[in-house]
Amino acid sequence: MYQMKTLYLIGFMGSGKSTVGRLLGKVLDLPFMDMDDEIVGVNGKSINQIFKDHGEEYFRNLETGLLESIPSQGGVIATGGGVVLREKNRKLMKETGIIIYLEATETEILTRLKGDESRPLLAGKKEVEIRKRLSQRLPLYTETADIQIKTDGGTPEQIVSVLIDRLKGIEYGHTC
Ligand SMILES: Nc1ncnc2c1ncn2[C@@H]1O[C@H](COP(=O)(O)OP(=O)(O)O)[C@@H](O)[C@H]1O
Ligand SMILES: O=C(O)C1=C[C@@H](OP(=O)(O)O)[C@@H](O)[C@H](O)C1
Ligand SMILES: [Mg+2]
Repeated sequence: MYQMKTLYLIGFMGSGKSTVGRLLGKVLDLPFMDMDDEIVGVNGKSINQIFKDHGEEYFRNLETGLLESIPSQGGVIATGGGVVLREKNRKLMKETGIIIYLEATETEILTRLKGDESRPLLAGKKEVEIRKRLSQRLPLYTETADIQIKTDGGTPEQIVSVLIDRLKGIEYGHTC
């Protein structure tokens, strides 16, 4: 049987994982899942409310549980920006799919997320939180990625088109 690998989108909050992932799924005609949306749906609470009621560790456990339950059947997954923090998550993604890192600069992230209060980890002073967490996570994004794509100045459609070209250079289907 010929099976497609799962395509995981990783990157910082605001890098466009949810937007680009949904479009990529549509263009490639593959099933799409946004991990945050799935967690919100299953738990009946917003991400903000989950963090408020139970804390970050609890959310991270939900995230890992969900990642473990995703069948490796070749869909597009938009992860949350913190998924790379756990080694277990990085390993799970590496074993089951192709990891696509959507890069965005600090300035671009700030512009995109200005006025957006849906991300609890940016609830403080946004510039400061973005800078701090981005510098902590950058090495994890780059070391985990199979493909890295710059997104500043590109529309989601342009990014999907570049991405599909890059995927052509990679064997992302396999026989099993
Ligand atoms: N390539 C892009 N150019 C401009 N704005 C974008 C781009 N990709 C996403 N956005 C916008 O940035 C915000 C965050 O996008 P989102 O897909 O939720 O990112 P993530 O899932 O990585 O946090 C949304 O308002 C979205 O419309
Ligand atoms: O970077 C993070 O730690 C988080 C990113 C969010 O997803 P997006 O990257 O889609 O915003 C969401 O999972 C949660 O707020 C935590
Ligand atoms: Mg998202």
